[in-house]
Amino acid sequence: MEQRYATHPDQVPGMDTQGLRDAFLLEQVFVPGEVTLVYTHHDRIVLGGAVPAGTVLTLPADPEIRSEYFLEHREVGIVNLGGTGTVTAGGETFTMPKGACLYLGRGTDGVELADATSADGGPEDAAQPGAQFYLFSAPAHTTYPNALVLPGEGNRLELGDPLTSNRRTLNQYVHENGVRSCQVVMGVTELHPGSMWNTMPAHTHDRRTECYLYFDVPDDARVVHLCGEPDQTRHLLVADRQAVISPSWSVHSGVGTASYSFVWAMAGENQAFSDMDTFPVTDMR
Ligand SMILES: O=C(O)C(=O)C[C@H](O)C(=O)CO
Ligand SMILES: [Zn+2]
Repeated sequence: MEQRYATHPDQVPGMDTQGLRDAFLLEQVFVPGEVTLVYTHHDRIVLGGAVPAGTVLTLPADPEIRSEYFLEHREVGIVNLGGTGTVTAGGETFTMPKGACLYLGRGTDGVELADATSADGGPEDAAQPGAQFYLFSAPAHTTYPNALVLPGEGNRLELGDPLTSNRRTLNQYVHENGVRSCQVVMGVTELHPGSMWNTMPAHTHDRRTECYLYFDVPDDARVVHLCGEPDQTRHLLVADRQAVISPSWSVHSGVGTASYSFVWAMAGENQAFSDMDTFPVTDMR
């Protein structure tokens, strides 16, 4: 698995475009037939994708995690961004349509990810693309129960205003008052048609690392994602199904050239969603 060591905020002003992308952007998250994972030393998060493409995939216990199996010392949140898929874990099969979120707790072995099949064993809907599972995992000190949240079943927050182009629906799936976990906090935010800005005013949370995985970005559109310290921002141009790692000191906010959605997920010291420091845009540089 690819490893990325932690960065200090003072490194950012000296980075060129490629340096920023190498440090913070995951360009190729979903590769057909593969599990693709990145281990960031920021809060020891492992993130990536699994695309069964007609096969059955398992989560690898790569040497970097020094474990007998992937979830021996970890927990994972999974959001399906493709056609309906299944995850079999702990003797249960969870059916995940696009947008569903599955939490698997520490100690869950034998996890299998596949496309959903119809009664005759073929693809459930040949016209649908296969499942694309986005994975976000962090170390876990104890076991919380595995749990599935179907699209629309999370806690919904309506945020922003069309007049400031940031009207959006934030769905909380794994969080303090929902599916419980040791560290992972996870959900999906959908921009309303005509709204382009996420997470404005921007914030940091010095006690957590957060990753955004942008999806439903049209092929000819990009999200201009702001990163870096609030008084030293830089940007990344992000395409569909690419992910950004935001260390604790980095703002994470973006504007699209079209509407889009994103999976946000974080891990660290606490899980209080409101534990963030916001910055008026007039103070940002
Ligand atoms: O649109 C938003 O605002 C978000 O989705 C914010 C993220 O959930 C976040 O950054 C939480 O810390
Ligand atoms: Zn945040």
